[in-house]
Amino acid sequence: MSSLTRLLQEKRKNEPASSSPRTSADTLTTTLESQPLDVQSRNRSSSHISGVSNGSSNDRNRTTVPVPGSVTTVTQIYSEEDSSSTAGSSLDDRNQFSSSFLNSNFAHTASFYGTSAQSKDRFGALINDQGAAGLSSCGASSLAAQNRITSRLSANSHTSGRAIPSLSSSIPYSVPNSNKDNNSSNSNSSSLSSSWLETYAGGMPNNISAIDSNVISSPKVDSVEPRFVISKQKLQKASMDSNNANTTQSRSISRSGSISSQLGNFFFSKNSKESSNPNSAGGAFSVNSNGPSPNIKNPNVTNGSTAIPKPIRARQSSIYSASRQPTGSYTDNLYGSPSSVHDHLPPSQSVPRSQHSSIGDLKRFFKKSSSSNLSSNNNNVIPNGSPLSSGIAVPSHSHSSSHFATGGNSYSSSYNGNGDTIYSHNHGGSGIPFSKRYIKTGADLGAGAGGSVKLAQRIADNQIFAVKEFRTKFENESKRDYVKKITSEYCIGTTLNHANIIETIEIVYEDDRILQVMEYCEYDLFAIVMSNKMSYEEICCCFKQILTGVQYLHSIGLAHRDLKLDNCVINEKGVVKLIDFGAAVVFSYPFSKNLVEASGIVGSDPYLAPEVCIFAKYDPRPVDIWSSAIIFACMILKKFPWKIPKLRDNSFKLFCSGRDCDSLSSLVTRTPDPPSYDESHSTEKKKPESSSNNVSDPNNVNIGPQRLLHSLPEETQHIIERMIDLAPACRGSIEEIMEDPWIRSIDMCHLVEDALSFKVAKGEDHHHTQVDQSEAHIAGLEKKKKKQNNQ
Ligand SMILES: Nc1ncnc2c1ncn2[C@@H]1O[C@H](COP(=O)(O)OP(=O)(O)OP(=O)(O)O)[C@@H](O)[C@H]1O
Repeated sequence: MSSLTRLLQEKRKNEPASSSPRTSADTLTTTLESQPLDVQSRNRSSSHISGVSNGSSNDRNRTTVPVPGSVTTVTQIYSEEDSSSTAGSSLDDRNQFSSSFLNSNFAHTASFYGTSAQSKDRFGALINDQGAAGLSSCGASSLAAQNRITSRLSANSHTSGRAIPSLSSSIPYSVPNSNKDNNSSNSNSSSLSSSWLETYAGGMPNNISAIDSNVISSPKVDSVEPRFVISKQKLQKASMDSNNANTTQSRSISRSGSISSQLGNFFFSKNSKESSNPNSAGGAFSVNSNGPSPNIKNPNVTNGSTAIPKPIRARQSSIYSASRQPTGSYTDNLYGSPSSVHDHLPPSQSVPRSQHSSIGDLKRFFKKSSSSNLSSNNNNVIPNGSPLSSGIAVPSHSHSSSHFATGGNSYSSSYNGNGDTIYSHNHGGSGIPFSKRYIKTGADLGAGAGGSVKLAQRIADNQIFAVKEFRTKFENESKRDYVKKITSEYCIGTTLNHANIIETIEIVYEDDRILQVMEYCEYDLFAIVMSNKMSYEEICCCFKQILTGVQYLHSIGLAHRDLKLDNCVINEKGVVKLIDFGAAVVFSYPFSKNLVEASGIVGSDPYLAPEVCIFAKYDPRPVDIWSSAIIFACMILKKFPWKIPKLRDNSFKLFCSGRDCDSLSSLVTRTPDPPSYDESHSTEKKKPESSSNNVSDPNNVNIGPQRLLHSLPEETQHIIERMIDLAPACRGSIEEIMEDPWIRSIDMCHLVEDALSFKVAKGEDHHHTQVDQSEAHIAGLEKKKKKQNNQ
């Protein structure tokens, strides 16, 4: 995909300077780029930074960053591979550093699918590898005193006009455990860095690196039994039938609670008897007794109830690990019905959990949700604004969708994100094959670790949809793990109901293919950003929409974990939607105040929060917050601030430097300071007075948080700083962020109810950039490039 990178670079070069109006973002980018790269000072600082001790084996893994003057030393424990990478990134040798810097840029969403060998890069973006010298004050600590843990109701007037109660807001951010296992994690991560950049980096300027994602063409499915065509409507009908059979039991009338289990039943033919039993919802999934986890540190989280046991190791519990386990590593005799165990336990009681925590989490999450739904929902129609979990009402007018079934067919009404309400007759439940209901139109939209996405038109009403064809199972991946990945993505996709989240219409298994039908958005946000035509106000609108989507997710106890530009699409009305829930996790269950920590290095390198690379378990909410801030920085700068949040990355190392702590571990495990009586004074930070490149100059903006912040518009710096606090426990929560005066002031495009439908109320201070459809999606850009090469 380096070809795409080059394409974008060439495109930029060829663009006349006057071709696009200079926006605020342009100005900022230029400001950053036009700063002279002071090679001398870089080399000078390199001699300070390269203090890597290669003596004893203990020392070898410990990198010290001595900086003169008041700049503090930052250390990080490295794995063997990190150690060598760090040595390679020494600024003693500028060329060596550059090469290492470039080589380690890889966005490895796919890492949790174990596909590095097949991975290809995605398109290019730029990394600011400016040399740094000097220092700045440790800005985050003074803000840490703010107590953002307080429970709040969000009142997003743009989206809903009504408060979205936050289930999760009562759970404070956790302080990650110290990383006992980080060596293996890091090693594993590093081992996945076999990157196309190694091949192509030589052709790129030193200060440029590319976003390296993974594209996998979907091979033929040959190992999943072709037993069904699944649609939401069909599943819902099954749920309703089940409900009618026994109205006294709270079972799956909602599409959420039943979907996971029924999909499991569809997939696991072995278990057909069991799964046909309506009481064995979710019979396909296993429970392992791992014992309770000792790892929840926060007393507020564990107080009053037994903690839910956590997966043993990061890589054994996440979707990431699922695909990396050798076939058969999870025993097939676990096809029991864990939900039947959960059914009889009070929410606070300890429940042995499977190593496959993700799907287990999801099942419990959805099951509880469905029970909630059922109580208020006996007419077989899921009302708008139905409670999804714990009495939380999904804002009915933020994303309306209702489904009901009659006879063999099902119907749905939904808004399509374009401001129109769609009343459609869905044929999914009637058994008509997918290929008879949809036709492929136009080009492919894109591909990633999870599969490829194509455009399709529904024959019945000519509506256009995006259809994701899931990748096939890897050889070393068990069927169960493979199905888990798909069901979790589907369960989440079909449950979420918000204007800024992509809507999943149905999932189909046909001709050995698994297809997810989604609403279609005309543009990739990445393509829009790379067009370099976005105004500052437009960027702010997109940012706030992303945050609004995250706020919704967090309010219902879910975290995305793979937020990045690539996973944001935008329709022609300017509505941004989050896609790709393949890495999403439940962090909170209805009626529970326990935090369920996430595990595994999941996400894409430049967007990864540092704790993900350090700790075996972490709170996934601040991870989303961090990634959202990186997205904002990328939109403004058209660059990544760093390629990976590890100290072997010089840009990140400089960002971590100049603070009041002596190691990255200390920085990341910091807890919020108690509120001070003169908090208002303590939050006022001294701004750097100059932009000196002198390494010992305390006003140097190239060290510490200012390294990134000074490139961003001033009014954004305060909240972005809160979002990129190295310590997740000190990072701003989504509720705090949404309350920020700057965020509140953003004139965001949003949906408003208009009689029976929805329309987009556009922000008045901007319009949304549109690009030619040939360049709107990654696949189109690739195709264009190939064509140009062939000419
Ligand atoms: N609903 C949609 N509308 C328009 N384009 C879409 C839609 N869904 C996906 N795409 C395009 O397809 C690409 C791949 O989609 P997606 O991220 O879901 O796949 P993936 O295999 O899970 O990717 P990843 O490697 O990030 O895990 C996206 O980057 C986007 O370009």
